[in-house]
Amino acid sequence: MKSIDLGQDIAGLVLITDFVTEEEENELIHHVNQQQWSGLGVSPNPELKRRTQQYGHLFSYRYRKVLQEYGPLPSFVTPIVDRIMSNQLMPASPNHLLVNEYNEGQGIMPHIDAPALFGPAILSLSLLSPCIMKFTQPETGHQVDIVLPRRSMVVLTGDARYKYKHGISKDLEETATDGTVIQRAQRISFTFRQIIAWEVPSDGCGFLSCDIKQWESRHSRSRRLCYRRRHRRSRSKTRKENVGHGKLKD
Ligand SMILES: O=C(O)CCC(=O)C(=O)O
Ligand SMILES: [Fe+2]
Repeated sequence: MKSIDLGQDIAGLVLITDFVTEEEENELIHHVNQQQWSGLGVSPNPELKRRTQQYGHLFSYRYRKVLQEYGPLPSFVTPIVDRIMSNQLMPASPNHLLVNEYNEGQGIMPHIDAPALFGPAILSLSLLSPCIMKFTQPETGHQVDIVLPRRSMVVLTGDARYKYKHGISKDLEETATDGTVIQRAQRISFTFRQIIAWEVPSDGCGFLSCDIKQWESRHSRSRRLCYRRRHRRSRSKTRKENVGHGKLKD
């Protein structure tokens, strides 16, 4: 395990290589493969364009809120959670684990994990294959590409958590800043978060992934109206219509 402080690139960004062993990686993959996946038309998040699993709590991408508490995180991640806490990577134990699967051609749009719902540290463990996580600062356009090696843990706090969007491209091949070429293959990530609220307060911006500017302007009149309009629109559709005809989300 080696901790690399990437604070020179983005304040609050840390990468820890070899966070898990190959044996642990196999175990983690084995366990999730025994469980039900959601996404690609399957509830509880059918609109997602990739397969996911959630533990601890159920977050709904459609409603942009937490719908259910499942209970504690499963025992197969206990050693990982203990390592997170003994290295003081999170202020409180994670109560949400999101497993994302990315096959070739799948990625995730640039976003900021909802500041109102998730705590100040977002941790993501990369399994099976590496990828580039692209960080972009919407106001300045500053962009940093970080290679997430297989079995590494990336830690987002501070600016990396709140001021930069993070995303993963759908490209089949990526080139790192140093020229290294990465062939994308199946990647399964474990994102550990702390849920701090089940939904955005009624005067909030209502975005799952909003940049900090949108977040800061949440009290503005236009934002409030926009939020109400969005909600009225989504309420007026039945669940069946949304699932059957709704656009699949990244
Ligand atoms: O796959 C990852 O490492 C990141 C996932 C992510 O950013 C998210 O689900 O919010
Ligand atoms: Fe994210």
